Amino acid sequence: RPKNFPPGPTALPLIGNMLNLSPDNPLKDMEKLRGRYGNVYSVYIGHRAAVVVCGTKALKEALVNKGVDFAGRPQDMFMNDVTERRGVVLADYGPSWKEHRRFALMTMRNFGMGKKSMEERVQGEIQYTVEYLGKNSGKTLSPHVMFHSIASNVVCQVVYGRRYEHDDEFITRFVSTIDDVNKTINGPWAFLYDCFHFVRYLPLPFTRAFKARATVKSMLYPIIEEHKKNRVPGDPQDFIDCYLDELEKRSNNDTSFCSEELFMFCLMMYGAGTDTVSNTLLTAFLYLMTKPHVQERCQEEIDRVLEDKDLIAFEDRHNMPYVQAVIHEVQRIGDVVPLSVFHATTKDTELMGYSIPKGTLIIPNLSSALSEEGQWKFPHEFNPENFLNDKGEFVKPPDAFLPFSAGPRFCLGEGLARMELFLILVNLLRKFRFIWPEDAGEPDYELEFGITVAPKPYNMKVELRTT
Ligand code: HEM
Repeated sequence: RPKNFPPGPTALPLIGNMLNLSPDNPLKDMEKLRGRYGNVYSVYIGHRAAVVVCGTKALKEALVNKGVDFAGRPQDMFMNDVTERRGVVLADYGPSWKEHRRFALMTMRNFGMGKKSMEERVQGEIQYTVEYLGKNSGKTLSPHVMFHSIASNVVCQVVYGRRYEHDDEFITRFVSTIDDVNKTINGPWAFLYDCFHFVRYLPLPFTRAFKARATVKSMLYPIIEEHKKNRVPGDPQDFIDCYLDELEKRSNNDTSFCSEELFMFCLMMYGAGTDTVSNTLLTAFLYLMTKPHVQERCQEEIDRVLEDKDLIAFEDRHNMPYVQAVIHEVQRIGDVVPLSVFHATTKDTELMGYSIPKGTLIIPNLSSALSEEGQWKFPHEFNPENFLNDKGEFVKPPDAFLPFSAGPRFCLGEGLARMELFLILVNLLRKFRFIWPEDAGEPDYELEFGITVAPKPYNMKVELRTT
């Protein structure tokens, strides 16, 4: 370890500390290492040193106070080769990332895409789910595909301007190809690829991910070409149109905007905005079903605030402190992106008294803040009181509430995700009662670890509410 580098367990040659971290669920091992070495420690992933940052104080110092120093992304890993170093999520801190992030934030905030606002698009999508649940009232179903489909369609509507039935051939192939890439990126072959440079030239199973990228390209490019043909300049209908308008505006300037970036942008928005939202919904309904008093209290509040109003608006959240608290608590306990997206230091810097050289891999352990003792009234149990005061009012979440991370890299889709979670939950709870099936046994709240974290598969029984 370099001088004054954060401490950590002894690393073995070639594999580093991989034996200290279980690939199935490294979070528990990381907690143990935190207990031993403190809130900032280092591990070796193969030959690469990584600094794990835990706890609200250290995370805030890294992500916010020294945000720019820690705003890079590693650039020499398998996932960078697969994504051709393009796309805002994995792009390094620099002009291309800045240009694209600024453009995306503006576009998402104003969303001047056609006549339909972002909220109308989300509402429109929810109606398909309401219809589906209505048809299945009285039955027991597996919600996994349903929630994935709603989250997927919201992104597809926003980015590509279209939606797909859940069994549509295009979207089924698209999703399974992306899954394939994700699994390879998260798997042992990617680890080998990252550890041993010579391996990169061998025809090993990681080549699947490069083939899958080519497949996804061949699927997305026709959509982009169609937009180029049919769009009305200055009257964008979706994110792709907005990008093409921008590309035209910048055509004489020195810019990083180009068709290749657009492709990766579309792909990454899909990747970042689908499983995150659908896994959060899965956690939400797991708790709502198995803690029926929480579901009933949400429904009472929803009925009281909306009375006979037809349409629910995102604005209504201000009058629903309990529902707001439940959604925040679901995000806290659901811990959907526990290790964030890995960062890298952009220059030699310091963190909590340790020296960290430029280019060091940084693992922000968001999970450690979401259940940190001293930060929450009930750090280890599901309890919406974590976000309510004595009067039952929703309180501003503490700094430890980091499901979307913080600082220059905070989640670009936070606004959209919040809107989706609120509108989906309120719409569905208003119309239906969700019941833990009698034959389902004891609920298992243990989360399954992956790039995003999810509850174990479960079924739900749905009944129409008669109020
Ligand atoms: C509950 C839902 C979501 C959660 C918990 C979540 C969480 C996160 C987290 C933890 C990061 C990493 C931030 C960092 O590196 O410090 C991130 C990045 C990102 N998210 Fe989300 N996200 C969600 C939904 C969405 C949605 C709906 C979209 C867009 C459609 C989106 C787009 C992005 C993008 C583009 C980035 C990369 C930002 C950058 O590197 O500058 N996310 N998200």
